[in-house]
This record gives sequence, C-alpha cells and structure tokens, in this order.
Amino acid sequence: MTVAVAADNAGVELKKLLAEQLEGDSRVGEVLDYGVHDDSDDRAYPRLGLAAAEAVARGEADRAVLVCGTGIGMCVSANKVEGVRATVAHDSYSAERSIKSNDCQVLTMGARVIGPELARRLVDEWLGYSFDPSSASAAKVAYITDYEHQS
Ligand SMILES: O=C[C@H](O)[C@H](O)COP(=O)(O)O
Repeated sequence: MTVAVAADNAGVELKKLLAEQLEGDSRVGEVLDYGVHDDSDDRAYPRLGLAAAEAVARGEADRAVLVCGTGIGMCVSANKVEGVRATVAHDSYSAERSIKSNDCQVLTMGARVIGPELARRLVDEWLGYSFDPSSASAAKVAYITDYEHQS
C-alpha cells in the first residue's frame, strides 16, 4: 500500500509522527510526503491537501492521511478531487466506517483536535480496514460516484 501524507503548518508535527509510523508499518510499501516539512512553511492547506488527493486520484497512492488544524479544510479540499472520498475522523468507529461504509481513501485529522497517541491508534486501525465491494454499502457509494460523473 502506498500512502500519501500532507499537512499545513498547523498539522506538520502530527504529520511527521504519522509518516514515521506509516514508514515503519509492514502494510505500507511507500509513503509519499507532499509537505509541508516544517512550521515555517505557511502554504495554505488546500495546496497540500489537493496535491496528495490528486496523487490518490491518479493511482499513485492508494490512500492518504492529511492533517491540518481541524482536519476539516483538508477534508473539504480532498473531496473536490474527482474519485476521491475523504473524511475527518477522530474516533475509531468513524475511521472504520469511513472505509467499510464509504470506501474513503483519505483520512484527515486535526492536530488541534486530537492527541498524537489517539491519532496513531486510529491510523493503525484504519490501515487494517478494507471496503467490501459486494457489501450493501457498495451501491450507496456507487450513487455518489455516478453523481460525480454526471456533474
Ligand atoms: O481547516 C482549516 C485548518 O484547520 C487550518 O489548519 C487552519 O485554517 P485557518 O488558519 O483558516 O483557521
């Protein structure tokens, strides 16, 4: 699995922790870091989030973990990329269902909302989930995809 990561300067320290965790996880073959790399870089979250989400849309990354102050801006940005489904999740159930119900490829979190240890736990759990295309959820996700293609 290739995972893209990105953060603005509000989320960069948490992103660094999560990227290090991903690099050490046997389920992850490669981590693509779209920056920022330190808090002196004040590029706005949409720039970073869109770059990572576009990598997912191109198939260069299977998933992405995006971090900003709340996770919301990164989520809104990533969802603007066709074919990408992103969610903010700060609890185990939402992280699980974001994949099992919604087939989301992108998990966003807020460094001003969640602590590092819970964030690390959620990412660990999230890596283990997969979407079942034969599930009842698949038709619901297909409705979203069909709508996206109409517009
Ligand atoms: O969603 C936005 C993020 O939380 C970002 O880190 C902060 O954005 P702001 O500076 O516009 O509040």
